[in-house]
Amino acid sequence: MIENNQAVAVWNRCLSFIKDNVNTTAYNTWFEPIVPLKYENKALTIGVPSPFFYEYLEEKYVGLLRAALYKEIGEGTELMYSILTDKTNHITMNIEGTKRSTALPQQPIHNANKAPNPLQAAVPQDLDPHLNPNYNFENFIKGNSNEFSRTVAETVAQNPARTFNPLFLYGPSGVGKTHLINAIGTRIKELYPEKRVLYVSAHLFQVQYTDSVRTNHFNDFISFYQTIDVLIIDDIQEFAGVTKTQNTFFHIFNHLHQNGKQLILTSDRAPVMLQGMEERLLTRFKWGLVAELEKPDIELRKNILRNKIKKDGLVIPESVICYIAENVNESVRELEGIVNSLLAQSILFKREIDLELAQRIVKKAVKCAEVKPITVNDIIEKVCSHYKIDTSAIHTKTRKREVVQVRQVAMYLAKKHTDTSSSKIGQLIGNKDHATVLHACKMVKDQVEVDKAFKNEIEEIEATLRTK
Ligand SMILES: Nc1ncnc2c1ncn2[C@@H]1O[C@H](COP(=O)(O)OP(=O)(O)OP(=O)(O)O)[C@@H](O)[C@H]1O
Repeated sequence: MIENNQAVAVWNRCLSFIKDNVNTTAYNTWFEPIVPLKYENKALTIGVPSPFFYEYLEEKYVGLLRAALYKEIGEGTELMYSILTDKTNHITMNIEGTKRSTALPQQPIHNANKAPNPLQAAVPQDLDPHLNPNYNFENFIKGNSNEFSRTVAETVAQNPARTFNPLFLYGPSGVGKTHLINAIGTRIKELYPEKRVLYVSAHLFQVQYTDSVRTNHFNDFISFYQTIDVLIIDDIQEFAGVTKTQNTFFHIFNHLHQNGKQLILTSDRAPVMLQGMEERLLTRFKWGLVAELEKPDIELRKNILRNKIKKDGLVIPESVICYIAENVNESVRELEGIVNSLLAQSILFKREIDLELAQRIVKKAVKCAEVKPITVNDIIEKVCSHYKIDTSAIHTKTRKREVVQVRQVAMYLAKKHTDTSSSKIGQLIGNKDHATVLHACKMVKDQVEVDKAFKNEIEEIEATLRTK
């Protein structure tokens, strides 16, 4: 949601009033993080970082908030809350909030459409799964790069907790992981309406956990998550390095798994590449099925473009579609961005979408990427040069220790610094299979964790990767 200027203006006035009435610590903790989102029909919507935050404000500061609103905006102004799931983009999880801060303080805050609030361990039918209905199987376009993942996703949706549990989907940014897991959740709700399905980002889970500890509601937090039938956690890599959140998730995972509940997780990398994650969790991630979503190939890119163009009611010649598909190959999100720009340009300048316009837009969008990508070949070159062996050696079948290690380091770095799939990396480095690549990554990662000199060596190579 875009911040609306009026909301910012009225909220700033309220803030001045609030500042005069609370101490600095309380102000910095509870009021500064609030984001004014919308002001219309005498209702101000503010974004707060978590359900706990909302609860706390309502419990401790409802009087002060009401006084500020009434004084600075007008009698009867309503306050609505929205839980922000993504702080930078102000994507809201739920628009509707309680109206307790208005003249109706006694109004119950249980609300079918409210963000999940572990504090209120809701009765089953109360739970909003927080799924995005726009992400479903029907509009998820199939291609070689996602066919396997899509098939297993449908299988899990058909029979939750009976086939692949957990289902661990991984792949680079913008290839459809969030889309697919929402599709699973939505299908499960259609087939099994009684099931308690919950989609939550790893970031939000962590915020909720931290708040629960701080406000002495940890037991409620755990009990809430233990009531879920299908728990979907997006971007699990965000748990890296946060041991306490990992511990808590570990217990929730075990409880759900032992009780026949489905877990669905996504990450931007394979379990073997997740640094800073406890081994016992990594082992569990691999219990069910680990499936990779690769970058879309050209056919899929064309199909996605055709589909989006049709949906947006645009007319774009096939030659333009081919040009975009050939030149924009990082992610589906990027493709969508190009079509949006074309749409905007054609509306603003009332012009037809032709190859020349497409070229201009694509060049601008792809330019920034030009400096970025490191290729598997760059890595092979740098690693071989570091260990002073000829690049051809790592493509031979030799099992000499030093060559094997160079190969493993190159595979590890390729997995870490490129979005190339494991099987492709295997092909490019010694013509090995996907399992060999994953094994190599694990060997190197384990050694990095215990061998300081080796870690330094890897970092030295990494430092050279961006230099030509
Ligand atoms: N196969 C597909 N068919 C249709 N749309 C797709 C497909 N794959 C991705 N998209 C669309 O591309 C956009 C990005 O996808 P999504 O957010 O699911 O990516 P992601 O892999 O979760 O990325 P990130 O890791 O950055 O969160 C979404 O709008 C999604 O609907």
